Parts: sequence; structure tokens; C-alpha cells
Amino acid sequence: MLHVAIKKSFPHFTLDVAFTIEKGIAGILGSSGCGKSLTLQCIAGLQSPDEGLIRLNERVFFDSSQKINMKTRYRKIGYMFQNYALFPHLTVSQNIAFGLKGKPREEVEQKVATMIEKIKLNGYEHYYPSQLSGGQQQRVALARTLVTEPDVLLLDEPFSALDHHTKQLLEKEFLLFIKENFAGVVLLVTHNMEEAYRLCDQLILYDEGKVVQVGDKQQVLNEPSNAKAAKIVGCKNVWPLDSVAIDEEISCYVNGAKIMVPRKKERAHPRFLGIHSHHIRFVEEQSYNTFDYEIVECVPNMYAHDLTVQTKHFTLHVTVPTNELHAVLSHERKLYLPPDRLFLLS
Ligand SMILES: Nc1ncnc2c1ncn2[C@@H]1O[C@H](COP(=O)(O)OP(=O)(O)OP(=O)(O)O)[C@@H](O)[C@H]1O
Repeated sequence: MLHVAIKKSFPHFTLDVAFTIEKGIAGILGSSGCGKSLTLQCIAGLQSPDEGLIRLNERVFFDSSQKINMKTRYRKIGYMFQNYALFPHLTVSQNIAFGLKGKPREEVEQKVATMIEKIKLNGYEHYYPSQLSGGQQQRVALARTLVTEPDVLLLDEPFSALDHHTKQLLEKEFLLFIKENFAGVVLLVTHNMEEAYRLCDQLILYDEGKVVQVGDKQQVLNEPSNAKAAKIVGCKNVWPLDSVAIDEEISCYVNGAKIMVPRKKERAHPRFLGIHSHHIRFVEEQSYNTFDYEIVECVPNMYAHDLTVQTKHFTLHVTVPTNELHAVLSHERKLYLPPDRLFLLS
């Protein structure tokens, strides 16, 4: 279990975050400059918080109240940087062996050989980083990190330097590799929601140095708790509420339109109503939560179209599978907001 509750202030930025990760891969997700890397640096001991506590299971890395600030080398942390930070003048083997300095030669050789086998780079032992592809460099960086047998793994945007195709291949490989070779907590920083969703079990959403939501990834994606969290997970439809009436169901009023939300979605002091663009439907029958619409813009993507749609009361962003586009464009249907897909936001 990794517990982090820290504050650190700079003249133009304050980090003030708290979260606990029991196990598995947790993703810190947020826009540029929100404090993701700074958090990893504080956990690794590369920066010291002004105050707070960082604890991994029973080991206290940092505790301002007890004046504990454990040196980086005793924290047993595997830290993989954005650009891998491989040493250009060292070979694959030497890069992997780097963290094992001071260990007996035989042990180092055996551990490096095992790692090279695992990352399937046999034959590349004497190559330099510049002679490797981005994907191969990433595997070396991961091997170098894991060979030291860390207790916690910190990964700062591990896929950002790769092209889309390599990234997809490596993500799968990475997940399998981590699951087979590492049992500790993994903290992965990214600003890509889809990557976070594919790789992580839990998500920690950051906004301007603060945690806005922590939870199971499915729950965070489908039930963001506030408007900031909704924006971070990529929700494009967030409307301010005029008013809310709670009865057997919840009647939400948005610019004069009445939208029904199931009672189980009730939240204290709701201020906004949201729905993901891919959850909006077009149906043949008129019922509650259906609206007439005009299409304002239609942007084609590979397998779907992104529409901007105007109803009498509000504007929506809707993702429509290409095979359904014809019916939507010909206005044979009504726009429908499925109640189970709506969420109230504070
Ligand atoms: N040593 C420092 N001195 C002053 N400000 C700092 C220092 N380290 C970090 N910051 C500030 O802290 C803020 C958060 O930086 P951080 O690198 O954690 O952002 P990030 O969320 O990782 O962004 P990105 O996704 O762009 O990498 C920034 O405003 C940065 O300028």
C-alpha cells in the first residue's frame, strides 16, 4: 500500500494532494503542469515536500512531523522517466546493470541475462541506445528499472515518445510484463485518458495541484464526481443545472429542458449534468429525454463521426458510429439521453 499526503509550494504553484493505492496500477491523470511529475519526484525523494507523509506499507519515506526524509537510494523505487534517460555511452547490458553497482559480478551478469531474455533483446546486448528503436529503448528502460527489484514502480509517461502503432503493441506487452514480473504498486503518470484506461486499475485525477477524484477506473470514467473530473476524463457534455426536483426520479432542468435521471444517481448539491458523447443515442420513438435536433457540425473519424448537435435548449457533442450516420443525418430519429448514462456533478 502506498499512502501519499503531501504539500509543496513554489512561487507560482502549490501541490496539495492525498491518495492511497492498495495495489495494482494506478494512473495519475491531468493536464500539463498540474503536478503529476512533481508527485513522483517527491515519492522518489528527488524533491522534498514542505510537509506531509509518504509511506509504502510499513516503510515511512517522508514524515514532516517526525522529521523523516529517507534518502532516495534506500526507498527501493523504480523510476522510469519520460524519455527513458538511458545512458547513450553504455550498451544495453551496461544500462541494465547500472542499478546493480556494487553487487558481485556473477550476480549482475546473471540478473542482466535474465532481464534481456525477458525483454526479448537477446543478440542486442552490445548495442547502444541510438542503435535501438523507440520500443526497444523503452523495454531496456523498464528492464533497468525492474532489475533492482524495486518495491514501487513510478512511470512518467512511459509511452509518450512512441508512435501510435508501437505504443499499442508495447502497451499490451508492458501490461503482461508487469503482471508477470512485478507485484508491487505501480504509479503511472499520463495525460492521455485512453492510455490510462487501458493500463490502469485505478485513476487519480489531478487539477491544478489538487486531487479531484480517486477511484476504480470504471467508476471514475462513468461516474465522475464533479465538473473538473468530468473534463479530465474527456466528457464533452457538461451543462449547468437551472434546478433539480427529486421525487421517484430526479427531474433536472437545463436551459428550460426537463431531463430525467434515475434516483440512484442522486448526489448532494448537484450543479451540473453530464453525459459522454458516445453514450448519446438516436431513437425512433418519442419519449422522455428525447429531443428534436439540428446538426451544426460533422467531423469524420475513422470508425465514427463527431457531431455537434443543437436542440431547442442546449448544444451537445455526440459520437455516432459511421453505420448509423445516415439515419441521424436524415433526421429519421430523435436524440435520446439514456437516463442510466447521465451523471450529476457537484
Ligand atoms: N523545482 C521547481 N521550481 C519551481 N517550480 C517547479 C519546480 N518543479 C516543479 N515546478 C512547478 O510545478 C508545476 C507542476 O509541474 P509538473 O512537472 O509536476 O507538471 P506535470 O503535471 O507533470 O506536467 P506535464 O504533463 O507537462 O509533464 C509546474 O508549474 C512547475 O513549473
